[in-house]
Amino acid sequence: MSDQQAQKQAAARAALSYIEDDMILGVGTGSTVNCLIELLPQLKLAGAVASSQVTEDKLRALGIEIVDLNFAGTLDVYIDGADEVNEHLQLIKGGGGALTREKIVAAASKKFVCMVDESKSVEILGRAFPVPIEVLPQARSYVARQLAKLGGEPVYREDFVTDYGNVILDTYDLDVSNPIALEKELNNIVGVVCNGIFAVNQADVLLKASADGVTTLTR
Ligand SMILES: O=C(CO)[C@H](O)[C@H](O)COP(=O)(O)O
Repeated sequence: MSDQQAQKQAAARAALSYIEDDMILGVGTGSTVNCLIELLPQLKLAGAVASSQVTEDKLRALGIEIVDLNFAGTLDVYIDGADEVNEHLQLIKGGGGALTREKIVAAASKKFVCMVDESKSVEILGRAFPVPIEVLPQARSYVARQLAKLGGEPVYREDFVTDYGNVILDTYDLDVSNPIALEKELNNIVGVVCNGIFAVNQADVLLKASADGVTTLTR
């Protein structure tokens, strides 16, 4: 097993301490979350709200009841991974394309616990990883021009459609030095459904795994 995979598993084990019996858990998407999903059958959950169809299918296959967010009320805990995280627990997410549903479930939860391996920690968001932006298909070209005006270089994610039937523009070179301001500015572009900056709704707890173990940061 690679060091990175071992760190993902360690972060997932650490996340178990945030889950209580009879809870409806918000469950994210991605390879780190998959490590957590494998551990869930040993718990006594009331059910789970999934942040993507992929996660929903995995949870169902393990016999975990899927709850519609509209009938779940406010969730106590949402657990997910991230593509990048800074020291303020602000994130870039959406590498798996589930950013919109992830942001909805995160916003509807009291506590967002984020699990990462050490490769995800950055000083400034968006330098290495592009900002994924979910866009209505008809607005793709218009939104791309607006992103270029902001200094971004949008790349259309080929052969990918989101759970909501939209497309993704992975946008390089945006200035993410003020993540809250940019998150809002991107949301204001007509045709943008959601963007992968999680700064207005950043993580509340960060479980950061490294070769030395898992460090917990809170805000
Ligand atoms: O935002 C996400 C999916 O949309 C994931 O949380 C992010 O891509 C991290 O994935 P992984 O745990 O596989 O590194």
